[in-house]
Amino acid sequence: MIRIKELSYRFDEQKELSFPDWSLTPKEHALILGPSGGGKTTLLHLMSGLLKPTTGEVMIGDTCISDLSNSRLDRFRGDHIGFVFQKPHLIPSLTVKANIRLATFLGKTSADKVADVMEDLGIADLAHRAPHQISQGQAQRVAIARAVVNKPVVIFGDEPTASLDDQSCEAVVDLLKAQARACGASLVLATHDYRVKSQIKNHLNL
Ligand SMILES: Nc1ncnc2c1ncn2[C@@H]1O[C@H](COP(=O)(O)OP(=O)(O)OP(=O)(O)O)[C@@H](O)[C@H]1O
Repeated sequence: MIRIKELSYRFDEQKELSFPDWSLTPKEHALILGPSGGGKTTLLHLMSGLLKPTTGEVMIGDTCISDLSNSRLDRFRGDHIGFVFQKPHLIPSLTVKANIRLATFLGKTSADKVADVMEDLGIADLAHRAPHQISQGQAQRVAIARAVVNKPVVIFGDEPTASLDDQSCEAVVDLLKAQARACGASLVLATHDYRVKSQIKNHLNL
């Protein structure tokens, strides 16, 4: 379960964003929609603990993450939250497998789960390649593997399909949905990609 209440974030004296109260039940999937600059990324960063709210609270299950100290928040994020960014942000000097294994050091998952996740995502044969030796769509699969390897309770995606062609776009959303189902996780994607709207019906409009 995710619940946000009276949430706002102030960047500076000129810029403050407020968000509507909203909640999502466990295992539910939703899109955050809105115009460019509407606050989609900021909201995802607040809900995933990457930003601390100026006012209000974010509940993930029974935990109010807005109240956690930085070190407890880091641990909570490692164990409970997966995040897929618009660009995969893989570490160029590490292999595909090592990039995914790195995420297991932040959570409770054993590093031997990496091979299973790679198998599930159809990237097992890329294990020993460097990030520059794989395609954009394959790199986004690696980023999804990294986000789900610790079996999070919520998976967030910020424009995860923006740089993909139609076929890869549909495949990536299907993969995210399947991985969310496999983890028993909620899935929240911020997007202005009209192609995704037909794949997830529950929308929060900013
Ligand atoms: N560091 C910052 N300082 C001041 N204003 C900021 C900062 N970062 C973002 N903003 C402003 O906050 C608003 C929301 O930005 P945000 O990136 O959350 O929007 P978005 O809906 O994700 O946009 P897009 O779809 O273009 O990615 C925008 O008006 C942006 O200019």
